[in-house]
Amino acid sequence: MKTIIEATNLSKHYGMKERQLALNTINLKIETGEFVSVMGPSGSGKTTLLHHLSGMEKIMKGSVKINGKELSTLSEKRLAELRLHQLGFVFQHIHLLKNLNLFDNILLPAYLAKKESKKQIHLQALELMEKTGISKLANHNITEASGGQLQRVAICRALINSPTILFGDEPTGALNSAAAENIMDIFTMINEEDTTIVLVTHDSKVAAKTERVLFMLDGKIVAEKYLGKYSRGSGHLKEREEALTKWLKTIGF
Ligand SMILES: Nc1ncnc2c1ncn2[C@@H]1O[C@H](COP(=O)(O)OP(=O)(O)OP(=O)(O)O)[C@@H](O)[C@H]1O
Repeated sequence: MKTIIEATNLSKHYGMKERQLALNTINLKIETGEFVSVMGPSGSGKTTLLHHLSGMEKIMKGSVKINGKELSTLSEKRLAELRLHQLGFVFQHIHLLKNLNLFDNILLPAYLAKKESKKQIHLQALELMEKTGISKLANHNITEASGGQLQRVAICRALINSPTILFGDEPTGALNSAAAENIMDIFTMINEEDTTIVLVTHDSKVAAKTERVLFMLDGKIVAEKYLGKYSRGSGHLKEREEALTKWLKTIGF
């Protein structure tokens, strides 16, 4: 296994409140192909951690390396290139462009990356839409799709440049439980294809489908639970959920 993300003594405070750390000396290694979730109470630093691991926020203290590359040494331009070519992002609130149909929304990052021919990009987008079960919606605009369908569009868009790491911040947070389950199945499938995934979630049902669960409190990772890989339809989900709930109780959550 190769380490793909490494945070060392990572700390962050907002504004002048140096004593109130949003991240407090985080040390973390994530291996290629892992599926990691981050849980913890509101304000514990989950989103801040995700933003630092994904190069979205400037590193104030400590270090983050992606594939051995120290993010703080990269210029804004190089960082933007890294995000565009190697990282994918899915958020709770889906930021799609209103004036583009769903297909064009998916294509946009590929046009920006200019890596493949137009034909290749179109084929790839169609393949992703097929895989995520939304191929019939290509010409629809964003007002003609459900929240779950739009989240699948956002996942296709995040994957169009074949990122090596996919970051999700509460990607199922605004969805009903059936749609959330469907999105988690898609994440599982993507992870089976070796994309490393890191996602923040409040939902233990979501975390139960991930391989390793980190628990944050006051800017620190205070505990972690290794659940192992989940395979769709394996029938072990109930046991995983129970094991996770029990563990969360023992750490007082
Ligand atoms: N832009 C900001 N300016 C000032 N303080 C911030 C900012 N972003 C986060 N914080 C503070 O940093 C701490 C961690 O916030 P963060 O959003 O990372 O927590 P979280 O665990 O993701 O919370 P939630 O589950 O509610 O989304 C909190 O105390 C928060 O108030």
